[in-house]
Amino acid sequence: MKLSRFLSSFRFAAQGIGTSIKREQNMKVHAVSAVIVLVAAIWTGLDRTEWMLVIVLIGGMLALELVNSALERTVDLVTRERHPLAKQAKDMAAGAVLVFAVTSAIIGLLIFLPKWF
Ligand SMILES: Nc1ncnc2c1ncn2[C@@H]1O[C@H](COP(=O)(O)OP(=O)(O)OP(=O)(O)O)[C@@H](O)[C@H]1O
Repeated sequence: MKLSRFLSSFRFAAQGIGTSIKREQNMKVHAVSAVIVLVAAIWTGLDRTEWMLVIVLIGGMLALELVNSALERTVDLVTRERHPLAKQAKDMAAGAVLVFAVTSAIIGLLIFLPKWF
């Protein structure tokens, strides 16, 4: 693969992240939450394993939200009509985000609560 092509793929990926943050309310919420969790982690003081967990969960959450946004756009591109399969596709992707968010919140509480109380 040519270097310029390789670098372009990073630029396009950065554009995708930028568009998502600009246009998706949920992505803004996730990005702000990520900053708050990182500040709390620095303030609390985590060990190496806890940091790895926090970073994996934040990265996974943001990546999943990006995939959800991409899927929503793909569905809208395929049809602007109301269709049960379009609803199922969007709702399942949203469900995936919810599952990961709840999982992350539970692990976050398991990491932070014993250090605070
Ligand atoms: N093309 C579609 N056909 C059937 N249901 C849909 C379709 N698009 C979205 N939905 C469903 O409508 C509900 C609301 O979705 P959402 O909040 O994304 O708004 P939307 O209908 O896509 O409008 P907008 O695109 O303006 O945000 C969700 O359950 C979603 O799955």
